[in-house]
Amino acid sequence: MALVITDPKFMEYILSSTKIISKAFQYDFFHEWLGTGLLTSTGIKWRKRRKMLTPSFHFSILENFMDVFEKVGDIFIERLWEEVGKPSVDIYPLVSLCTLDIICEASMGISINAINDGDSEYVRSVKQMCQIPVDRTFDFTAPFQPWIHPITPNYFKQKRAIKVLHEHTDRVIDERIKNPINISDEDKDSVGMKKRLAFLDLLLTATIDGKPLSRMDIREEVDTFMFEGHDTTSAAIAFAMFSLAENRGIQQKVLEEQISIFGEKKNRKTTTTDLQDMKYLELVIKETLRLYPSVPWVGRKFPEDIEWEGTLYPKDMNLMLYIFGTQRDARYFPEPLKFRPERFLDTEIPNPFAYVPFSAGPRNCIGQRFAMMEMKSTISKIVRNFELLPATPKHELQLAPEVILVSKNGIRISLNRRK
Ligand code: HEM
Repeated sequence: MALVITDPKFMEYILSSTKIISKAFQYDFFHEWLGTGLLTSTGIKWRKRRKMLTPSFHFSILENFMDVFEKVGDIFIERLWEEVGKPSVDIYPLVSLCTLDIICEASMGISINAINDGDSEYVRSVKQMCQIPVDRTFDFTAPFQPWIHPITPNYFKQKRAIKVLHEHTDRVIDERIKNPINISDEDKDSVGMKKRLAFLDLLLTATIDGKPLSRMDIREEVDTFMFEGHDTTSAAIAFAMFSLAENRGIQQKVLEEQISIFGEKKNRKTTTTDLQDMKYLELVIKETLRLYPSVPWVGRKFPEDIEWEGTLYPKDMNLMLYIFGTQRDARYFPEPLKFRPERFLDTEIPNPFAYVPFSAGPRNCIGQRFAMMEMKSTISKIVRNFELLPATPKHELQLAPEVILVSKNGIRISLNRRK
């Protein structure tokens, strides 16, 4: 049982609180894979980890990932050429492999080449571990899962997937410990290329209370980035592509902005200044995350009895803050189902907590800047190379607010080569 909350004032009270930081029971289903990394931990452990990880998301560090966005983005564009001219393409699985490649390289510093090898054991295991906890959360047996799970086929599938994932992360960590990267620009590999900095390198040098992190601590955080930093951005990019295909006038404005930035050299390398100049694209991404928030709800638990506006709520009550519902409420967003990026310019949102795609307060998304850079970089490349058109026959999304917002029948569009 959970209390579903859509009132922005109540959301503000909960999200701003430094006491209501424990997650709802649904997050427990991710513990076997993620342990108690930043997303799933609470109390002192979470506070110390958050403090330790915050500098890793500083702009000066994120700049290092521009090369990753560029390299993987180019491979993705090559892959998309194969889809040109088809009347209907489900872009979600393709985008998802692209964002998996990006987060893997950013967090571990290695390439798994998911775009061209989407059926590898590692990629399959990530996909399974993003799905099995969701199946468990939404199964009517959810409260009894600790007892029922061990006798279901999912238990054995999950055990195998987790073994693959943990062994993979451990191998990469061991390799990096043996061959550390000096976090200086001078560090070159054997062929003289600049070595790529990864979040893992920062974790290897980080300390908490003066002590370095254990291998297990590091694995928890790397795996958390792999989970939280992959399906979230892929959903957003795929829904943005769908929205641009369905709203050609808006797509034209995005294209004009891209032309004003890149001119004739439409495939030149993107810089951080270019990303900052993509103001209209940023509005498009904001509007995409309003209508299609990648994380449609977040769960919390009351740490003690709480009284709010005359009602007493008991300790340990599970809360579901329903971002999807609030962001589609006409009281805060007139004509809520209309895709209108300009609303972020001219509408005063009555309560900022009515728009919280990255959550808010102390447990907001630590990766939001990284995500914004990745989304801008990728969508910019797509729009410069392809005209996005509605699928034939017309595609009606079947949205389902699972742990990540999904469309049950895919996200279908059609692609044309842009001259
Ligand atoms: C469009 C992309 C993204 C969206 C919409 C998004 C959204 C969110 C939301 C709503 C939360 C709060 C979850 C909760 O309270 O249960 C969250 C937390 C988190 N996100 Fe993101 N996220 C995105 C991308 C990323 C990326 C790329 C990373 C990593 C590189 C990341 C890492 C995290 C982590 C580690 C947390 C837990 C923070 C904490 O509890 O202190 N996210 N995200």
